[in-house]
Amino acid sequence: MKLMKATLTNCFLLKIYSIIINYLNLNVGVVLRFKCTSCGQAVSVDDGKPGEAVQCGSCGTVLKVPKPFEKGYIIGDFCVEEHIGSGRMGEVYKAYQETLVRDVALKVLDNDMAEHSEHILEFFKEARVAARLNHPNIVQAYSVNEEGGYYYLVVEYVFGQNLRQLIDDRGKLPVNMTIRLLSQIAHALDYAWTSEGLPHLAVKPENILIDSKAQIKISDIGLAGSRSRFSDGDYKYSSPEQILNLKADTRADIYALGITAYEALTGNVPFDGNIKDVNKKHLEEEALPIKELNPSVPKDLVTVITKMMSKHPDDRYMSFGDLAKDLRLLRRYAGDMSTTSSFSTKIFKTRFSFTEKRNQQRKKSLRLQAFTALVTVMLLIGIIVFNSDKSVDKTVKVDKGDKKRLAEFAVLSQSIDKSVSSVEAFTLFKKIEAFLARYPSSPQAEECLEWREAVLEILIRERRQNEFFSEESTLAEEEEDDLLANSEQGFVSQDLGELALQSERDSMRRDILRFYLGRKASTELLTFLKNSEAYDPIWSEQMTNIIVQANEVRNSLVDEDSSLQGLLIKHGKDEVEVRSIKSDILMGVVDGELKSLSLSTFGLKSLESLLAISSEFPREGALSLLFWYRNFQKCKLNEGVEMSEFEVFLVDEANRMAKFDFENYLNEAKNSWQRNEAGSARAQIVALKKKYETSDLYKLNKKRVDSLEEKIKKSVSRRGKK
Ligand SMILES: Nc1ncnc2c1ncn2[C@@H]1O[C@H](COP(=O)(O)OP(=O)(O)OP(=O)(O)O)[C@@H](O)[C@H]1O
Repeated sequence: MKLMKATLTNCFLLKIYSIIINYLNLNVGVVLRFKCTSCGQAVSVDDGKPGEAVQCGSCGTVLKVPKPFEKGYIIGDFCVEEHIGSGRMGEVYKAYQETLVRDVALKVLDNDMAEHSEHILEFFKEARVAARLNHPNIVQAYSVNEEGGYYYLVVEYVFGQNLRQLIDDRGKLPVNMTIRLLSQIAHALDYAWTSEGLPHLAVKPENILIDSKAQIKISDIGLAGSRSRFSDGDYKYSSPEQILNLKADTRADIYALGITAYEALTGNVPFDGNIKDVNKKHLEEEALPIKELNPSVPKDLVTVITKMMSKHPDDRYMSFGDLAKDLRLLRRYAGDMSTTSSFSTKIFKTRFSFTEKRNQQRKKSLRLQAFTALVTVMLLIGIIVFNSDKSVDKTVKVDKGDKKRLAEFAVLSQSIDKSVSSVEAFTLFKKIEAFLARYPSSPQAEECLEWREAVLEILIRERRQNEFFSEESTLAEEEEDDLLANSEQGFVSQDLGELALQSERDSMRRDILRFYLGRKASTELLTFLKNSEAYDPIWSEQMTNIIVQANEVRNSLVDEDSSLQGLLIKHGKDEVEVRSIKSDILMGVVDGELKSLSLSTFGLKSLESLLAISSEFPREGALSLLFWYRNFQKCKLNEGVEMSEFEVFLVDEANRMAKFDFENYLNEAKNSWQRNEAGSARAQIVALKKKYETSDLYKLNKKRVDSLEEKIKKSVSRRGKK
């Protein structure tokens, strides 16, 4: 009885939902639309039958009415271009959204699924939650709708291939590529879990997409419920707790990603066979050691993957955040990732379990602070006693340098566990750096390195840098809209031009340019500068020289990174384009004067590892540049440049990017509202608030957010009345 009641309620809800959707969508059912193959205009036919001949109202061409989802078929705002694949939930098409001028992937639910109201309800509910996620490594969900009895989900189209295809093509993936992949997925799933409490529950190579810039994107996140209604999931990647029907959380995804990494590195899944055998193996058997199948995998990476694949969730990483931290350490400290590197071994002995140690360390830090304070007090007492009692044995006199060091360390350790804002974190970061530079081999250096890591994490992961975005927005709303309507590239160049002109130091200017040459902005920047009132011929000449040198480097690049090369060529990029993509990346680190440097100078093995660094933090691009900069510093090749000034610039850049991101949300919300998609508009506002509500950026723009929110509310209530 209860079940019947629930089903009836669901049906009723679905009915209401359909009525609303049908109301919003006037074309439902009767009108069939498609694109004229001759003039490109949309053709509408009432009760059109596939194959039937009709005339285009615009150009008069006689056309054949296409079958649903054939090329040219229009649903909602989307025109189908081609079929790209099938999944358990239905068919996937590449389509084009005319109004927003973008490619999309259209996922259409299978008829069988669409017949069950509770499936549909779940599908809508989950799609809405998924649309709230906004992360560079997650395939963005754009909208969900129904038309003519077809239920569909529209998501970002990823031009590239999935990991399954890549593994099938290449057998085993290179270590660096696998780590990059793991890092990006870990960041994405950490974000989904911490911000929405969403596990993926179907992590597998088919759901990991790699775009043409080698950026990794995970798809189908948030659709766990809908998916599990349609089938049992992919058993080769199922965690023991899923097999046992126990409650599964983010750690089940860690397991599945471990299996995926194992497969990427060895070319084989650890447990193969029929579902019954594989389930048994997941529960009882240990996988064949990775090194037996691929001896080139570094030992530390094997440790990480083995931990991910632990049978019991408690033995795995507790979160993707922890996994990401270890991967970062792995990449940063494992040097060239060689299997026997003593460097790697040494570092990992002391630092690898850092994330695990961190929690204990935090607990200890109060004790540590007390201890350090005690040391300082004792030191001071010692000094007083020493000064007042000349009979004290002079051999125990504390060295002057040591005294200073201990005092500085005490000050540092006291500020380290405070809940720091980004401004404080940044100051702290610089203090730690200064300490390390002054006392590189002191006993406290190790601790400082770990603190530096932690502070950097605050800056990067919690994006607290947004809090001190203080630039008053002087542009009127329309002007800002215009700016945003320009390409990001134009926006960046113009901004940068201004920055460069304002900058007083040549080295700063060079740095700005160096990091942006890679964005193909140099020519635009030069034009902008030449047309600018504040045109500075010396600066312009310098820049021209750098561009000339940059081109020389570009032309002399040897294409030795065959893996990246292969990947890009596979995606239809020709040799010339591949060369320019790679040199664009290189130009991010090599400035005109240092053109003979190779990547190994920066401690990076290949362009892939460079890519890994740059793509891991796309939003915090400026901060990832900081890492590159650190590599410069290590090589002592840029002594003429003042770190502090440059760091401030980088953080400013991060803030500027945050503003851009903020505006994007607002814009998306506005677009959705204009398209009458109040739900999606509201979701953008909710996401915006979640990210920025406590920031100065939000306070500065609150009026704009409020006014848009008000408009959205009004349109919802207006619709409700109708
Ligand atoms: N956003 C996208 N951009 C480009 N291709 C995509 C996108 N989403 C899916 N695809 C491709 O479409 C195909 C089917 O994808 P879909 O997600 O429906 O199924 P699947 O991941 O293969 O299996 P499952 O249904 O078990 O998740 C895959 O080959 C996938 O690579």
